Amino acid sequence: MNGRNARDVSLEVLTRVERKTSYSNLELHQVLSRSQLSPVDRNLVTELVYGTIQRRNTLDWILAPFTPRKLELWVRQLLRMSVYQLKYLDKVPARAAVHEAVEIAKRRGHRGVASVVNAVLRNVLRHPDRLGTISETDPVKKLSLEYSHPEWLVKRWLDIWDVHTVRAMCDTNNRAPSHTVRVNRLKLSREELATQLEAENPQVKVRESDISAYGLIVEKFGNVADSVLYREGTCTVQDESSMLVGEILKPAPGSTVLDMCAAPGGKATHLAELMDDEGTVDAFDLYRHKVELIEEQVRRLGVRSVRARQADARQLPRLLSKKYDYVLLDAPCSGLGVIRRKPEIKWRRSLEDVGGLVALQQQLLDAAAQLVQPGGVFVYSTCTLEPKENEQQVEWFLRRYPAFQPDESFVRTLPVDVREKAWLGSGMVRILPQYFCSDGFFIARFTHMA
Ligand SMILES: C[S@@+](CC[C@H](N)C(=O)[O-])C[C@H]1O[C@@H](n2cnc3c(N)ncnc32)[C@H](O)[C@@H]1O
Repeated sequence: MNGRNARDVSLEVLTRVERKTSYSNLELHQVLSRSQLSPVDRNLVTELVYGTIQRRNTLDWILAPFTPRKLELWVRQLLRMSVYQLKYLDKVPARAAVHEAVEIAKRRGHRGVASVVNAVLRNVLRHPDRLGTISETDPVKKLSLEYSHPEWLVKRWLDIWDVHTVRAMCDTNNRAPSHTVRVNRLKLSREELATQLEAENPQVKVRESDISAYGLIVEKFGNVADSVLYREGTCTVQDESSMLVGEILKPAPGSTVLDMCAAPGGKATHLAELMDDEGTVDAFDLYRHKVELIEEQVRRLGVRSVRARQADARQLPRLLSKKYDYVLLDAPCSGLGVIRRKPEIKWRRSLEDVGGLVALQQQLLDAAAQLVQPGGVFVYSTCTLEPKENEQQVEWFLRRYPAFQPDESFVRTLPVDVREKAWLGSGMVRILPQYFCSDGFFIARFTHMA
């Protein structure tokens, strides 16, 4: 298949993500898995989809003076995708990008639409100042347009961090995420997995993670989840920062563990592996279809200690007649640490959402406090960077539940790189995406004083 088909497929994914407010990674996977595109075209589709979503406000800013206000959704997406190529992709000649866009418009619409697309894109090309440096002088607007993040988010981050930190964070959020896997240490060692991954594909380059003793960064493999090694349960696709959550909870073999919000099971299965699959991990999630995802991972990895069940975790103190040695609350959150993987998050979230999530997290924290055994351990984690969902929740929890103390014992077990680069508070660690080019994560560990 040629480049033109890759652009048709990209437009289909972009339109679906926008229309259904679904996640780009899921739509992309679904569309690519039933397409016949070559590896080169698949890479182009991935680049166009992520790039167009990532750069949305900057692309709209470039297009604004030349675009009619009312446009069908697919036409707007086509214009954004084309301007993305004009501004960000050196390898695509401008003429080709415009020509392809007009051809797609002819195939999908009628002559009128094609001539609008043609006129808008030619106008953009006639104004290279619009495609070049952003001329805004207001610092928030400038950062927002240069690094394609919403103004409210840039403003919020500038309230918390200095401008260099915010710029580095926004820049990292626009980079392609690395492919990382966690070894299933019940089946093989990290070194053995690295050797086998390289043997399955001679082009592949494997590096050990600086964050987690179980992580490997895999380059040039394509989709690891399509490999034989993955199907055989030797590894799990998981971000490096996320692996740290299990390592910080570190349940002892034979203990009882509760994972309150567990789907799709990345951390629940890690906990089982860390316990040598001895003991129990009760893994709950609110949604039935998500519980099935946990069950799928449990089967694939061959772990026996995880029991996946459906429940609203806020009701668990009423539903369960027991307490646990270890409890994990990997809470639903605003996800502002995983913008690299899900770029649409930054356009869909607002400060108001954060308020709603804080209330839900507090209800879940209330439940967690009742489920930890005296002397037990509790870990609270999120993949967001918002203090209201992180440090301020920890303060709230400690004020409300004096039986819990921040537990710093894990700090000395962290890899040196993490200790040096990450922010460490009392019993807390926060990783910003730019430190290791990994997901942004917040993890806090508490002990219940017996
Ligand atoms: C951050 S994700 C968990 C990721 C998971 N720990 C992993 O590592 O694979 C949060 C999960 O919380 C679930 N959730 C949201 N509200 C919940 C509730 N009230 N009770 C239980 N689960 C809930 C969501 O369905 C989602 O799967």
